[in-house]
Amino acid sequence: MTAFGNFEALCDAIGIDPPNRKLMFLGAGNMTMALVEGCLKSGFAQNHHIALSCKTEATKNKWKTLHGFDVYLDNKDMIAASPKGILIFATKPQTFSDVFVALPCIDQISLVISLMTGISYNELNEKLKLRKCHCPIVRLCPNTPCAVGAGASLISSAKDTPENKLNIARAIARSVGMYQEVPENIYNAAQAVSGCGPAWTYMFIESLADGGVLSGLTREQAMKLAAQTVMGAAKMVLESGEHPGALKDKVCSPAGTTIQGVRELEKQGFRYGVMEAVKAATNRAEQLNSKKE
Ligand SMILES: NC(=O)C1=CN([C@@H]2O[C@H](COP(=O)(O)OP(=O)(O)OC[C@H]3O[C@@H](n4cnc5c(N)ncnc54)[C@H](OP(=O)(O)O)[C@@H]3O)[C@@H](O)[C@H]2O)C=CC1
Ligand SMILES: O=C(O)[C@@H]1CCC=N1
Repeated sequence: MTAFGNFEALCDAIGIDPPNRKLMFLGAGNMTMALVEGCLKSGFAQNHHIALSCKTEATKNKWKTLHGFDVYLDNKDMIAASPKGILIFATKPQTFSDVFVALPCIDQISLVISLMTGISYNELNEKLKLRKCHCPIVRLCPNTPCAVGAGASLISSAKDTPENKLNIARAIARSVGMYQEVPENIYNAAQAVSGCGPAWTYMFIESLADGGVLSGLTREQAMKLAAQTVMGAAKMVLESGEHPGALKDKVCSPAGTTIQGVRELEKQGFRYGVMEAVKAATNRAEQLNSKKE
């Protein structure tokens, strides 16, 4: 449940009738799984609110077995079952052209949400108009920690998006963590930080644990210590209001152990490496809008 209410309440507010109260995920991969798990765990939506489409029988069977959702191998069938529902584009951006070509007329859809990295609002708007879609389009970039209610999502929308429809995207994002609304000109950079960031953070956790194993800890000990340490440090940044540099200084004793590690990380280009990763991901998102490979 969120400050915006649950999915039923939001559908009431915009007049979506019960048979159309569906979050239709066009694409049922990693991000859909994280978002759906988070929405169900938080109580924002229930199983019967979810419909999914995918390409392979294997994915279809996985979802059927896990949750018993309505799963479709043809996007047209999913949309035909709830033509006034919420359509969520959740395939890879590289597949958008193929998806679009086979997309039926979607003139009754209440709201389009796109998770696709790099596909701009204008590109979506132009393409979807060709399918007679004139409803609001919202870009939403969740991240995989949404699965455990600790997501950091981004929302970007046109200025004239009606509040009651935008609230559906806000409520989804809020039900699975926190979100920021950002203008589209910084969306790619922001998605690099929060959308891609979990992957690099997992790499850091793994490396921290590897270091522990190198020095004699068991893998299990090292992994738990590393993950809890990253979570604790993140909580300190969010809750103390202190700059991460000041928090770092409180760990570094004069002539102590930590500062030796800081020196080594700087020698290895740690900060530069992370900054370049954000820049590379941002550039790639920009490329994906025009290039489909
Ligand atoms: N993963 C992440 O952390 C994040 C991802 N995103 C964005 O979310 C989107 C999805 O990413 P992710 O979940 O990782 O991707 P995945 O590759 O895990 O999932 C893609 C899904 O799309 C399905 N699919 C492929 N073609 C079609 C089609 N024509 N019709 C219907 N479904 C189709 C696939 O089906 P099948 O399984 O049967 O092959 C699969 O279920 C991307 O646009 C990405 O940019 C945004 C933020 C974070
Ligand atoms: O790697 C990707 O393109 C997607 C988008 C953000 C995270 N994963």
